[in-house]
Amino acid sequence: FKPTTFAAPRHSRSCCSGCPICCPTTLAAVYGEPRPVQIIPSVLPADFGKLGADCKALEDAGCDRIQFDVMDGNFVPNLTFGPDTIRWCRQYTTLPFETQLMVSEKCTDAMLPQFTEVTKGPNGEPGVVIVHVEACTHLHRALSSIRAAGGSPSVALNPHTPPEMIENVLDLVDHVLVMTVNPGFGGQAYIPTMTDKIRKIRKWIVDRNLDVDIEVDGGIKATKETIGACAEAGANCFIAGSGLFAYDDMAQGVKELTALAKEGQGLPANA
Ligand SMILES: O=C(CO)[C@@H](O)[C@H](O)COP(=O)(O)O
Repeated sequence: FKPTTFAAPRHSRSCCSGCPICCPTTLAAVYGEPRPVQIIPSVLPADFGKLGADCKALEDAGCDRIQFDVMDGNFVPNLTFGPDTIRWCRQYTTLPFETQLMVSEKCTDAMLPQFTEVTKGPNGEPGVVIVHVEACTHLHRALSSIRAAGGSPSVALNPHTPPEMIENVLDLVDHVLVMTVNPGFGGQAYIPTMTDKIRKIRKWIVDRNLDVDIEVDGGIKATKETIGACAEAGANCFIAGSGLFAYDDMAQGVKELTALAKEGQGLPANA
């Protein structure tokens, strides 16, 4: 008896064999229904001499939230700003804020309350505060303290960090940020191997019926290969710095990024 060899199922959207990798209906069963697309610009490429005005321009362009990249020249080679800069920007926009703490453990431990406070909304609504798993020996305690201080806790992973490092704190966070570049600078190239990490985290979230968004940050442009691939893998929050500031009309940039993200989710652009 000579066993017949079978071709591996075609892992493409058009596959209709119900294989658990790519069949649209099976995908939804495995990775859940798509979550709302959110376009979240990083202020890293902004003009720091008029950061408040640039925040207002991002609100006018239709962005969902604004990310402040806090860097201390220790956890990452670059150096940006502290909590007071974020506090001053609050008077220029009512958009929700998000603070990514790319800082040492000493800075995280010492300044988490201040960053949580200045990231809040205009009426004290919880702001998203992102700590890096690599900078938190006591990550469970750090995330719990953000929630206790009235913030929305989120955890970030650098490209080399396995997703298992955050598997046991998924119940504490509202977002997981998968870095798709090595943190520190804008304008870098997207790292495509991160989509498997996104997919793995998304399946945990769905299997445990958790209300958690997946964010991606770094090299995100209005292309199928970046925002489209991340959306298809299960991300729904997209941090775009140079990819959005490159547009003369940033409202057009938000539209194009959103359309490609929805296409990646298998939805029509106007859904
Ligand atoms: O956070 C970082 C680097 O630490 C950057 O990823 C910016 O947040 C976005 O930069 P672009 O890659 O979108 O220009």
